[in-house]
Amino acid sequence: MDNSCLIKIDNVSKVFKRKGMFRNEPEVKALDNVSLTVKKGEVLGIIGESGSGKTTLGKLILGLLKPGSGNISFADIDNSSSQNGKPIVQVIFQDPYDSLSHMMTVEQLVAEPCIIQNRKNFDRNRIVLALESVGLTPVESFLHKYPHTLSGGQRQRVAIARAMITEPDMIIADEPISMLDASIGVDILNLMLDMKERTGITFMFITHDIAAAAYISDNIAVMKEGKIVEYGSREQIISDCCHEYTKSLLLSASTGTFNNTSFDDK
Ligand SMILES: Nc1ncnc2c1ncn2[C@@H]1O[C@H](COP(=O)(O)OP(=O)(O)OP(=O)(O)O)[C@@H](O)[C@H]1O
Repeated sequence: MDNSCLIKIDNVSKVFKRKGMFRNEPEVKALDNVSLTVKKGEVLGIIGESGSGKTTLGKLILGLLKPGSGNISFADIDNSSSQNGKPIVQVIFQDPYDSLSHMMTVEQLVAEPCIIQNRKNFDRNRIVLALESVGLTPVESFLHKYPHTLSGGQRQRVAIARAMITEPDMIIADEPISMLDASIGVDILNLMLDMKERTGITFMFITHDIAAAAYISDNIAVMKEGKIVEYGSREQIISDCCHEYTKSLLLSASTGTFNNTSFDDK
């Protein structure tokens, strides 16, 4: 694996068999021979319509699913928080309201990943720093709040602080802004970009919105029916894409929210 590479996905396929009353229906090939490299420090956009296999790809990287065939390999990294010398990968989900326990305060929610992992170098100061780093300030006014008293954008910031406190090498952000108002979504994307600049963290940004992907990503993989049909730099995808599906996504994209993204070349 070359030095710039964090994760290498080689010819990975994943088939889901139908269960229960649907077992007579054909199986679903969620991923079909996918090969992809995640580079250190990049934002990699994974774009595609519903059912194209984006979340399945994320779950395979997280180890929540096993590939049916093919291989996923991880670079050796220098992260003292990693227990096996492999990258620490965290996830942020689409709906922060669902992913955060309603019974826990912000302080407890952000502390929880460290408590679960029994981290010795963990103290309250780290919670404060994590909340500051996601812009939840003054921190004292958020520590004792419960998720239902926060806005959607603030909840997503808590979810990011929860991920960041484990000092991950990579965050998989699975549709992190699709439940948010457009302007709040842009704030969250800007926060991710800021974190990338400050910490060098790698992001995989899963979305059905090519304008959002183009706003934040260094490279973009376009998925359709379990396959990567096109891959390239942000600029290549916006102004020089080849696949008809990518062209159709660009044509239907709204440019209003993402001011630095122009699709005029298409
Ligand atoms: N556990 C499962 N059992 C059976 N089929 C599944 C399972 N998980 C995903 N699938 C199917 O695999 C295909 C890919 O699903 P996946 O969730 O990866 O797509 P996606 O691109 O993330 O879609 P969305 O944007 O709607 O989340 C879909 O047809 C889905 O119904």
